[in-house]
Amino acid sequence: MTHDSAGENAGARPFMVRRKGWAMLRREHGHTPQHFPARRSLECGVIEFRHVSLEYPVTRTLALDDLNLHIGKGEFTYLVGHSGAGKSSFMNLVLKRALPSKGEVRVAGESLNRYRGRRTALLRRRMGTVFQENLLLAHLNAFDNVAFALRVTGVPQREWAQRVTLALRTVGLEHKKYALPLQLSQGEQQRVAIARAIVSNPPLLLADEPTGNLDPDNSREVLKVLQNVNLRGTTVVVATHAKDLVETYRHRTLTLRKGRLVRDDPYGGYAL
Ligand SMILES: Nc1ncnc2c1ncn2[C@@H]1O[C@H](COP(=O)(O)OP(=O)(O)OP(=O)(O)O)[C@@H](O)[C@H]1O
Repeated sequence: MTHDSAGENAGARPFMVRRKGWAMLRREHGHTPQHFPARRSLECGVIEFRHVSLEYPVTRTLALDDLNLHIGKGEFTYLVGHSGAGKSSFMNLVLKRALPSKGEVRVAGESLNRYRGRRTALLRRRMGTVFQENLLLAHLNAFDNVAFALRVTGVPQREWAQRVTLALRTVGLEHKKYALPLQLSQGEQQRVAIARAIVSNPPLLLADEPTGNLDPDNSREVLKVLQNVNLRGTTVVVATHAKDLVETYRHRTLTLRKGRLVRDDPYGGYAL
């Protein structure tokens, strides 16, 4: 569940709305499970850290220190903390780009220790990711940038146009589908990157500093888009330094300090 007890989004997400959102998405996307082998297991969208520590081997930096937390299906969660607190390390563990030195990371109820090779690749494909640098392909327009992400997911080509259009509509950029990245503002580019991340309907979206390069107006737009994605049923985790956003659009907020979880505030708030 989400925790919108304050701020602009207060009380805006009753359970039925989210249920309806999923049903609607399934209909519109014509989802068939065989295209997404890892979907069923990820659908509960849960992240669980059990006594997780991460020490980077060469420098012996303890980036995360005995982290215990649980993020439930459909939650919108911020991860905040000073530079070097461990936010990106957290994301890397969930994506299995790094391995814990101690403890266990579980996604959708299953330990990532059990994921190997192809399964790990499938798991990553089922997670949408958005980073500060959106890395759109400069020679492709917005539509093709989003469609490009479908190539690796096994979605039949005949479904691409419908899915891409829906993803661009979700981020409010259907009318800019023929624009090249350079013809879009930074904020619009980031929204295309979000469309790319959600086009295959991920149950879980990880956003690491998604507003890091954006001015306040564009940052708010991007945050609203992420909230809309969450409304449609996707579990969203946003690592951010954007104090004003965290305080305006309130959601559960996890605060890291030197790799330790020092606050877990269900009603949000930015207090480092
Ligand atoms: N690949 C790496 N090798 C060694 N140390 C690393 C590596 N990546 C990160 N660190 C260190 O781990 C700690 C946590 O870094 P991390 O990038 O997770 O922090 P962060 O909260 O995301 O910081 P920022 O807000 O600046 O992005 C820092 O001390 C950092 O220097």
